[in-house]
Amino acid sequence: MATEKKESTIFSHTGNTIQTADRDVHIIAKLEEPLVVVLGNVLSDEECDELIQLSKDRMERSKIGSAREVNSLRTSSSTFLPEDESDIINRIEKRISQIMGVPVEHGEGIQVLNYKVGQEYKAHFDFFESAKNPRISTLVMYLNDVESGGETYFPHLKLSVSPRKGMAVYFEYFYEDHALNELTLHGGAPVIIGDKWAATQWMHRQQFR
Ligand SMILES: O=C(O)CCC(=O)C(=O)O
Ligand SMILES: [Fe+2]
Repeated sequence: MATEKKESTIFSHTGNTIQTADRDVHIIAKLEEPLVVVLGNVLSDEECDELIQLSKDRMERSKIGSAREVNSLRTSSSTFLPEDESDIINRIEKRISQIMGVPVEHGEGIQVLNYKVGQEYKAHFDFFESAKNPRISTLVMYLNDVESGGETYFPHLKLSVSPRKGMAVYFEYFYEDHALNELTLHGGAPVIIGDKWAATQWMHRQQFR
């Protein structure tokens, strides 16, 4: 059901550019409600390469849900990058926090994801209904170009975002109107040719770490 009046959003940037401490991030496209924003220039090529380098020997089959189980819903591999391990992670976490408008400490930390041909993350919600300190928003950053497939898709919104190195998609699900949150159902489509590297930050309402 569409609301009469637009609900307020966490992401409050207007215009075409977000000036973070060390980088101008570009607002490329926006869906207003629920808010979904495609962002450019989030990471440099070197930062993307470095995040892949830091992760590649630590990748494990991805888990899902609050019980963190292996499930056919999610066939990628992934790893959480430990904070404070390197300057680059701290720098990127700070930038992400400015983009998302939420303090660094509310984030779970950067999770790097790798999908090989045929691997996917089927349509899901990023929030858990029962959580005391729920997730409120997500930023998925793309660390490489994928030759074919690997889009982040939102079936209810009939929207898909193709991965492009250094770009990202942002969305939030902290609306009073629950129906808006449920419109953020999304997935990572199977990779058809090549492989896909991405990095996700999930933010929580309150401090998480
Ligand atoms: O890989 C993608 O495009 C989506 C990833 C995702 O939904 C997540 O990490 O929660
Ligand atoms: Fe997700």
